[in-house]
Amino acid sequence: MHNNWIAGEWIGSSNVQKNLNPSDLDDVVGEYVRASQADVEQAIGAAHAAWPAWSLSTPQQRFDALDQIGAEILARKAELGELLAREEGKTLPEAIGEVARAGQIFKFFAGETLRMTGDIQASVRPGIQVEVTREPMGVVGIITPWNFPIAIPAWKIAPALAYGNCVVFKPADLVPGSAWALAEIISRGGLPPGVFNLAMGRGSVVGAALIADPRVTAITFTGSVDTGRQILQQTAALQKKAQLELGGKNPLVILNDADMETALNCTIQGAFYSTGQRCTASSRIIVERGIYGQFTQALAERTKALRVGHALAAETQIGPVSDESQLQQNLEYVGIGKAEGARLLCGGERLQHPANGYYFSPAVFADATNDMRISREEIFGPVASVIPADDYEHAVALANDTEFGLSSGICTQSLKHATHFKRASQAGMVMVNVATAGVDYHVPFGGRKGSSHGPREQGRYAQEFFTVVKTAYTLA
Ligand SMILES: NC(=O)C1=CN([C@@H]2O[C@H](COP(=O)(O)OP(=O)(O)OC[C@H]3O[C@@H](n4cnc5c(N)ncnc54)[C@H](OP(=O)(O)O)[C@@H]3O)[C@@H](O)[C@H]2O)C=CC1
Ligand SMILES: O=C(O)CCC(=O)C(=O)O
Repeated sequence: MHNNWIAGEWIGSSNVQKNLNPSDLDDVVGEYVRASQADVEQAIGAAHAAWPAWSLSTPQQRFDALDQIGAEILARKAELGELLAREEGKTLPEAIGEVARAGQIFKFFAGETLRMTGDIQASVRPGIQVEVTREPMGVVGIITPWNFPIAIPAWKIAPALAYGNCVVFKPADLVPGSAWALAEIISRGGLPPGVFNLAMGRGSVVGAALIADPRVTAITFTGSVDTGRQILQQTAALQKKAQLELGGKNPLVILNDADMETALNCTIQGAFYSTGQRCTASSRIIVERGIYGQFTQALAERTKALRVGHALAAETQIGPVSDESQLQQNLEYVGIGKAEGARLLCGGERLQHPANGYYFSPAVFADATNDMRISREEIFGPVASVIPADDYEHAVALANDTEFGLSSGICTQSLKHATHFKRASQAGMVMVNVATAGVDYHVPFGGRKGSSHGPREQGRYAQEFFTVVKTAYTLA
């Protein structure tokens, strides 16, 4: 049994869920408790009580804890990667890569504890000195999704602790295994009791309690647009700081002069790897007409050749879908795309497999238009719409014509167009001849328009959310 970590102790519950492997539903990854309302209140109380002392901890104390946590994650990346692949369904190399990223994130934010700076400015009044510094905020509620079960928790927990906050962490109910393993490592990191708490359980119970409790100063959330918007309304009413990372409908523009191999690799990698279950996935492939026929044919051939299978099998390139509801969502959108008149070139079907899992063949829709639902709504699966564009200007207009703005990409050999696109794209992250998904861990992550709310995550820009600014005046 895997319990919650609250106030420096492992706390059990009779409410237990079985964590199932989406590659093979007969494989039970483990049993994990679900926190009650009272458990969450205890976790928040412990974090609130621990904060005054923790907010005054030295950078060295925080460095040592985060560095040790990062080192252990990195040392155990193969074992933790296997656990992640079993519970979430991404392939083993992808899962090990995600675990390594989590370890590197803890190491990065260990370093950030030593790099905190402030400003000293002259006052406009004589004899006064002005200092501008950053301070921790208090108790941070962290609510995470299922698609990156260790990296997303890492990039929220590590900066929260690095900048002197206390944490109550609520992972996605679908994937508690990696979250529990991370919490177990953190529990041995030398943090005082209450500084870090794990409250596994349902969003409707644990998430809702974190949002409502006045002792929680800030909420950082990654997940669906609907839940995110609901959280934004609730936190706004309570004047809580909120950071939201939501959906994407990310465009990849392919111009006539693109290197075909690069364009195909970026498309396959961005649209289908990690089973398309990434908010940065390329779901709109906008192709200039001069190469449209050649590109779509080659894309269909490459897509059909992708090996869909058990996440732990060495030959697998595309793992299963995360659960039944996500699989049904993918199938529903395939039906919508067909009904809207897009041409299904391949895939889009539930696959039979010797293991009892959620297997789905990656789908390519050609001749899609940008106003179809399959081109406007986040499907969150391996389904790509290919949309023809008349020229570069038309492609940019299509790319920006979306309610989202997380990542975008262009494949071209033209420096002029690449340079223009980097400026013209209304997205938080822009890629040139690089897939829209799969980002570095030490630079800002986040989007524009409906994709994000609040300051950026990751890199040193993370301090904007996890700290509060103080201005002090001293008469010299
Ligand atoms: N942008 C992204 O990275 C992601 C986007 N999605 C999108 O969302 C769709 C649905 O996925 P789903 O997992 O249901 O996403 P949700 O937004 O429902 O879940 C994300 C997290 O929020 C929690 N949560 C749910 N409801 C509340 C609430 N009322 N208050 C506080 N916390 C809450 C969830 O808990 P619980 O686990 O108990 O539901 C989970 O931890 C996907 O198909 C995809 O389109 C999903 C994952 C990531
Ligand atoms: O593409 C990536 O590296 C990150 C994607 C991500 O954060 C997400 O899908 O939630």
